[in-house]
Amino acid sequence: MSPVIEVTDAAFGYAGQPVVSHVTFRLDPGEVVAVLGPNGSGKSTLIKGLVGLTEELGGTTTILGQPLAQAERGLVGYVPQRHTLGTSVRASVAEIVGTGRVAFMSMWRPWARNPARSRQAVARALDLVGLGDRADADVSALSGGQQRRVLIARALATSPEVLIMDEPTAGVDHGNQLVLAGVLERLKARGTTMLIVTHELDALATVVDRVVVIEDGRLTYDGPADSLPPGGTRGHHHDHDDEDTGESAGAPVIPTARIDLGGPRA
Ligand SMILES: Nc1ncnc2c1ncn2[C@@H]1O[C@H](COP(=O)(O)OP(=O)(O)OP(=O)(O)O)[C@@H](O)[C@H]1O
Repeated sequence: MSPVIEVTDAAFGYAGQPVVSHVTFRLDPGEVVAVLGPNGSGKSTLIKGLVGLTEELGGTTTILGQPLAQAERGLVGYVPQRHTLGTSVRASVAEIVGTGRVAFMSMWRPWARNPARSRQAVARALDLVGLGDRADADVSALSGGQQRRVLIARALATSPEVLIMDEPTAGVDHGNQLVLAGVLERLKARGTTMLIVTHELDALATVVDRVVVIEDGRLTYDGPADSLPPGGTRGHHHDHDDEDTGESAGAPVIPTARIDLGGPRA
């Protein structure tokens, strides 16, 4: 099986200075891998490198066999760290999710400007995160946990090959963590490949197949969660900020390649 992401002896950092280096791992289709490690160890720097937000400073990284620097936009969906949309954004939920489709607005993809197809993709992405009935709501009226789900839908709106998330359950209360874990379970059941930075492995225990640990800029463990060495999950965030209703989902894992929103891509 060819990997979705293959990282070999890679280094990523800022202004020419590596923060993580000698990192080697692969992510196969349908796999869900958690990235653990202490605060400041370089987890965000690594995953932001995979979406081109930090500098690639060594080694080889490929996305579906394409060198990172040349990889097609839209292959990777990214949900940034600690982000909600706050109360100051005046936009509908569907409009925010639609911004995820900017990668398809290229002059080389005139067919992708098709507004009806975009609307369908946005609606399917919202259904996947359980917000299909909130498309027209003002995003500022949503709870923090719901806004997280909007951001996941935004990342899904291009039917990416892999979803990379930075602490999707941080800063939300236990009820919201369950809701978000349910969303991720549903995506996993559809065969979605995911790489998830988290300090809350317990909340995602039903979703995660494997963990990698980053400590002091190096990958120090790659294997099953139940064989983690002591201290492998150090680091934490504690900022609870909202509440939500519960929901969950579960189904057998069926590995597929591109995240299928159930309709034509792009
Ligand atoms: N924009 C930046 N420019 C320079 N250095 C940075 C930048 N962002 C982060 N760093 C540095 O990179 C190192 C690793 O930070 P990073 O955010 O990747 O860690 P992390 O493991 O994700 O931490 P946390 O769990 O707290 O989110 C830190 O020393 C940090 O100061």
